[in-house]
Amino acid sequence: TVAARAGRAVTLCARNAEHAARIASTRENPRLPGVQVAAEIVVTSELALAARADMLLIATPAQHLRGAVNMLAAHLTKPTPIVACAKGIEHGTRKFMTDVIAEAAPHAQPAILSGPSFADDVARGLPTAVTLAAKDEALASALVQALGSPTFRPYHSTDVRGVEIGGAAKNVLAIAVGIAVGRKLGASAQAALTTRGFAELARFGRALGARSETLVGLSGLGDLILTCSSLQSRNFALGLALGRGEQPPAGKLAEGEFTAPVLIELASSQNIEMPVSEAVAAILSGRSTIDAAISGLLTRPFKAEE
Ligand SMILES: NC(=O)C1=CN([C@@H]2O[C@H](COP(=O)(O)OP(=O)(O)OC[C@H]3O[C@@H](n4cnc5c(N)ncnc54)[C@H](OP(=O)(O)O)[C@@H]3O)[C@@H](O)[C@H]2O)C=CC1
Ligand SMILES: O=C(CO)COP(=O)(O)O
Repeated sequence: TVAARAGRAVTLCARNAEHAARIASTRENPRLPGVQVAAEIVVTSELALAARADMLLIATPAQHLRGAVNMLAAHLTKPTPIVACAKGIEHGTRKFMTDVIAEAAPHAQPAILSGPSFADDVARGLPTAVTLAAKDEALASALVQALGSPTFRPYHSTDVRGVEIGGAAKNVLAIAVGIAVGRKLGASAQAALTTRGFAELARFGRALGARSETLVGLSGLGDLILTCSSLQSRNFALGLALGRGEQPPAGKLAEGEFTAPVLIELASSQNIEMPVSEAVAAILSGRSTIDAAISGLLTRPFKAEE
């Protein structure tokens, strides 16, 4: 929808032929109810048709990106830019999204799009700004020109890793903040936890070579603020339900649940302290109760702020 609004000729590809046929006839995707899929958008389930595009945006969950790109790679006939829209880190390999694309489609040009952008807001034409990163600045800039419009303002960057880290880590931290809100710890705790969450996101990012401007930018701090403060966020909503002792919302993808264990594996392999993310992983895996995790965080030794 964003690309069509920017004047591009768009093909929307769904993996399931029946879903594609339904979207083509109703002009509505059941995953985004109430949003009209513009008449000029071609809807298909044929990857070969989609693969002819000059630019590909892949919006599967992070853990399914490799499978989707593997299937797509067989149909690519040129070094097409492939933009990851997923936010996460692959289990097992501990790879970030553009590394997964580079492995699965070695002749493609990987890029990453991330930032504060609830799909529902964006599809309805509400304004936001995001970051689009590729190793090659000219490519990142060309992709921004292709996708940007007055309501969707991408900024280009070459800090691919920084953008990937912000998007992956903020989901885990939003679960933590949701838990705190669900436990009624108060608005001050919400702000304090979001800020200490950012401190560990930035620590992790710097250790992995991300630039500070990226970490405090749209795809880092920007998306963290959005996700840690909005009921619209599925990650925040998951944490909120856990904090309240309720069943988490069914059938909603909360990427932080999948990112938490691999994020802390990566962090501990590099000796990076991420106590909030560790607490989330421990709660989700059943290694800690919520109350023990909160008490563990609040009784850590006092130290200098950094
Ligand atoms: N929703 C949002 O506001 C935002 C989401 N993101 C990120 O985008 C990614 C996707 O999220 P979202 O769209 O919300 O998730 P949804 O669960 O709503 O949709 C996932 C889509 O991926 C498809 N899919 C799942 N597995 C595969 C597979 N193996 N091969 C091909 N297609 C597959 C699903 O197809 P089917 O319908 O057939 O199941 C569905 O169309 C996540 O990483 C998320 O963090 C980023 C910014 C905002
Ligand atoms: O990434 C998002 C907004 O930028 C969407 O957040 P949730 O996946 O938590 O809903």
